[in-house]
Amino acid sequence: MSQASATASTPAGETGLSPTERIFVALDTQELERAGQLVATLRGSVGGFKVGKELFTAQGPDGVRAAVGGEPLFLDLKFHDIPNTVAGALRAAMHLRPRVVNVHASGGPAMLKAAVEAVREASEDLECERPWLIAVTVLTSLDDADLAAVGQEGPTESQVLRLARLAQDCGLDGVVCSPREIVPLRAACGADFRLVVPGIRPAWSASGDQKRVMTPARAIEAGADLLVIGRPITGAEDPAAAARRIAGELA
Ligand SMILES: O=C(O)c1cc(=O)[nH]c(=O)n1[C@@H]1O[C@H](COP(=O)(O)O)[C@@H](O)[C@H]1O
Repeated sequence: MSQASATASTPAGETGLSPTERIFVALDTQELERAGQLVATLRGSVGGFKVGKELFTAQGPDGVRAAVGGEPLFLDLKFHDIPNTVAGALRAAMHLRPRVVNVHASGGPAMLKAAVEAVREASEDLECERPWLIAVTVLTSLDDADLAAVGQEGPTESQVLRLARLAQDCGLDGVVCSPREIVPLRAACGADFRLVVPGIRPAWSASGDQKRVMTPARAIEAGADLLVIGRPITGAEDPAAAARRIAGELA
């Protein structure tokens, strides 16, 4: 596994989060019991939990509540649809009181603006803190050849920057990006633009299907606001020990 070198040209904005609190563990399982066990084991040693399509589709909003309890939640449903539908889905998602929600930047400006408005209105109506609304740029499982295959103009980094600028112009708080793009994104979008970063692989873990990866320490050093980490923790024989090892590397 190769690791890109990274030197931040613009520092990350102030999130008030310690390095360990920046770790969100991906609960990629259909099983409520397994998700609940991971939360019970890891609570306190990481910043929060990410629930994606797998657990949400299998267990629904009540299952998410049961698994995650009051822990900080990144609801990763990556909405991508017409503006009216995405706005409605986000208003519904807000009932789970997520700290972070996401949509695909490639949904376009009208969809992104509708998403911003829906999250703002729902936060006011529900009298809860507004979550970070972030946009997925180019999935970390894709490389230049994959972009070409779907007719998107590469290289990957240019497409990520194009979509990040669009998201920022439409009022979103930040993007999901691969660790390889942290430095150029900080330079292009500034210190306060939130960078939520999957594709994190400690030197001792396998890349799997992730193509654009970096170690947790290097990603934090480069300026990531949140690290999304799944299999290096959840696939470990002892997930709590793996989380502690990563925290040690960040300290
Ligand atoms: O939005 C995401 O969280 C996401 C975006 C992306 O470009 N790549 C990506 O891997 N993810 C998510 O991040 C998590 C990464 O998990 P691991 O590869 O197991 O660490 C998965 O839950 C993915 O759905």
